[in-house]
Amino acid sequence: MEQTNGTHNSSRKYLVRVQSDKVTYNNDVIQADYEYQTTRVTTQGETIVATPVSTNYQFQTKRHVPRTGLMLVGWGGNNGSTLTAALLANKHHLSWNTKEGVKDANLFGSITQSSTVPLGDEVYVPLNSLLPMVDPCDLELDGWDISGLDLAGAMNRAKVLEWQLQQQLVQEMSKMKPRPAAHIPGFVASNQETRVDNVITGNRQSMVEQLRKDIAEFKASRQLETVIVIWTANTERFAEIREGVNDTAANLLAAIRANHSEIAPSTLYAVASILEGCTYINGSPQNTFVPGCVELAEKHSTFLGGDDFKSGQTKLKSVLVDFLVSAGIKPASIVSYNHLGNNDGKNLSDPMQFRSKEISKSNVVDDMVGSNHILYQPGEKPDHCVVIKYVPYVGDSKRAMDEYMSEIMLGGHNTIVVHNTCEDSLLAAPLILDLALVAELCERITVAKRDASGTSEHQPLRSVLSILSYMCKAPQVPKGAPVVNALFKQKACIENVLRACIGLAPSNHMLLEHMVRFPLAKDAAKSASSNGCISLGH
Ligand SMILES: NC(=O)c1ccc[n+]([C@@H]2O[C@H](COP(=O)([O-])OP(=O)(O)OC[C@H]3O[C@@H](n4cnc5c(N)ncnc54)[C@H](O)[C@@H]3O)[C@@H](O)[C@H]2O)c1
Ligand SMILES: O=P([O-])([O-])O[C@@H]1[C@@H](O)[C@H](O)[C@@H](O)[C@H](O)[C@@H]1O
Repeated sequence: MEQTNGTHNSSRKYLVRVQSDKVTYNNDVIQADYEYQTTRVTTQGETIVATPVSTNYQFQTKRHVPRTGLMLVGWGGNNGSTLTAALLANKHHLSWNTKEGVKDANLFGSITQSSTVPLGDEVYVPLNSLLPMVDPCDLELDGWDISGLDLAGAMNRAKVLEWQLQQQLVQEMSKMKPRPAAHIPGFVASNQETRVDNVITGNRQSMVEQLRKDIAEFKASRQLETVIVIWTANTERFAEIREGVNDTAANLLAAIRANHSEIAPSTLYAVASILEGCTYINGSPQNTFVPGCVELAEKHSTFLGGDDFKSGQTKLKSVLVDFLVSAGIKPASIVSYNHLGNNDGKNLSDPMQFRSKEISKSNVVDDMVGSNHILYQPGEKPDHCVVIKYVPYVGDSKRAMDEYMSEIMLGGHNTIVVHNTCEDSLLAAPLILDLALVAELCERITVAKRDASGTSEHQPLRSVLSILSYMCKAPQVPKGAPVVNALFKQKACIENVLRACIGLAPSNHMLLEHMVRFPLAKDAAKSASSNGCISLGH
């Protein structure tokens, strides 16, 4: 492993270096020749035929980590202010007293900062040691909010963080002020109107133009090389998909110029980001990415990702249902209730906004249920009920209660009941960070195809970043790609794509070397550590 200069919560950061004739590290890129192995499945009468298919790619990942800006839509919200505080607390290595003793800043809940991956020989390394990634504390932050309250006030309003921590951040965060927002009444709940005191005036076209100026000004003033825009504002109602309005890129731009009433604020931010060459990620469940928006991103070769941060109750559901179904146990009834008292909960107390969330929270089991035709007849699904209630007193401390009732052998039943309480924003903030950092890494990856005729021109990844699915309840995927919600398949996707970028085969957990009577290939290096973890000098 190479040592690099880490700037936060550890004096040193390490990077894995692969020794292989298929991987080269030059000044500009890490280049890896990679054999991608899949299986084509066809049927011949009663026979299912599986044919191994091997495709040769070449990955290149730029080694230079750019000065990166993150612009949050809804910066003054619970998630936005909490993420801002978390990054500053880590940057300044803050500690604070609580009734349970002294707490130190960390980034738990972020897979890029706090998770490890198996490298080989049962040695685990930090996920962010596989490829050069942005150091969170180097991120420049900015954003918009319909509420003009500065970030210190927003942090106080959110009531998420201990007072002793807040006090250490007030001076720096009070200087951070959200930019005037693109707001059109009728998309978020009407109960949000009391917050509105910081908006761009004018029609949809002038809003897009102002948002573009904001992005360009932020980028220039901080000497940034790339900017990523993430929506962590309130959940909007779904927009109707209308032919001639938002079905193509040209129609969408024309509809914005015509100030068409069905174009949502979130789509205005997305269009502005695309036109400024920026990645745009949707952390809420509304259908921001109308077909015209996706087409516009593809035309401009920018990235999109989303929808709806997968932070708590749904994240656990995408593990539990995967466990049950893959164990041959049949979930028959899933009831997910939660209540919370933050502003997000207030916004969701309106039926139109709740409907957006209900959809994203309900579809999360479809892939797992659809994978097992032994348990489920075609089209058969478990009963699935989602309830969200707004209870102001509990604030950001979301209380989730779930009941999973499954059919087991010989008419038996297994009922699993879960009670899950958490500060909602402390689970979502690290996801926002991971979305930004993985998306930024994707901006530096290109792929070429290798065959007998040579190596093709290198191309960026497809515009819709399905690799971000792990962080999302309702993953956006490229046209024709399957939607995967099972959490550990989603995590494996991220790990194995990063492994492919450095020429390593996917983790397969077979441990075949311990099953067969033949030793590994002669050049297998001796295990780097006896206990499975390399000490990274933290
Ligand atoms: N665990 C979580 O917190 C979690 C999980 C999944 C999804 N989400 C989603 O993330 C979003 C934010 O959650 P939160 O708890 O921070 O909510 P919040 O209400 O505290 O913050 C949202 C912010 O967006 C601002 N806003 C509303 N419309 C805007 C616009 N058009 N432009 C700019 N700003 C606007 C509001 O003033 C508010 O400050 C919500 O949509 C929520 O559903 C949150
Ligand atoms: O991620 P998750 O815990 O399943 O879902 C959460 C909901 O339960 C909660 O009511 C809502 O306010 C959050 O935005 C989040 O969507």
